[in-house]
Amino acid sequence: MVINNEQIINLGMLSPNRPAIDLFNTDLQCELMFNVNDLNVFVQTDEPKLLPEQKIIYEIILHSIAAQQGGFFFLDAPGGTGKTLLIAIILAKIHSHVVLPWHLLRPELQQLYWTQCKIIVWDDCTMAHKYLLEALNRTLKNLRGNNRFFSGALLLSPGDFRQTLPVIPCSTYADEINACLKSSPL
Ligand SMILES: Nc1ncnc2c1ncn2[C@@H]1O[C@H](COP(=O)(O)OP(=O)(O)OP(=O)(O)O)[C@@H](O)[C@H]1O
Repeated sequence: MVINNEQIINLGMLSPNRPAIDLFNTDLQCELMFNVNDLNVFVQTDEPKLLPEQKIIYEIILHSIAAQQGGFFFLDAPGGTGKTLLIAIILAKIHSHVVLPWHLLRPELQQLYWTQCKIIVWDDCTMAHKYLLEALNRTLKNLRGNNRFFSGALLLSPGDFRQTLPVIPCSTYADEINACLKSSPL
């Protein structure tokens, strides 16, 4: 039995004795239930719309994914310049070609999802506290048992430092800048 995709036994409550194989992470399930035909149509319709600068980034990122190079791509551009659209086309292109095996949905194997994922998109990472990205970097290294940057996964982060920075209640401007990704060793 789960609450908010967490087994209730992990929340300190009694749980019926059922095999964990019955448990599904519904968030993860929703993420993976995409229609490959729809995605193909989306790519065919919107890929030709990409402007030259978008196209260059698109090609570089797809090439890096195909080559399994990993790395950290940060798309810094003002609001409304097409970052979200570009990411949507990249994700549609990847998902329309790579169908994740369903056994990865089994809870006891979800760690595999993190150990095998090739690309992580963190939208508007400029609003996130730098510790979140640093924690992701450390967690991936621990899970995958290697010391590469984000453990070899490709991190794609669109963002705009001209927009809202991390919100810290009762803080000063200096606190916000200190929490910002620009102050991180990453
Ligand atoms: N090459 C393009 N051709 C046609 N429309 C585009 C193109 N690039 C972006 N757009 C459109 O411009 C609008 C703004 O784009 P988008 O939301 O991707 O910007 P953004 O950089 O992510 O903005 P924000 O930083 O505010 O999230 C959207 O309606 C999107 O469909």
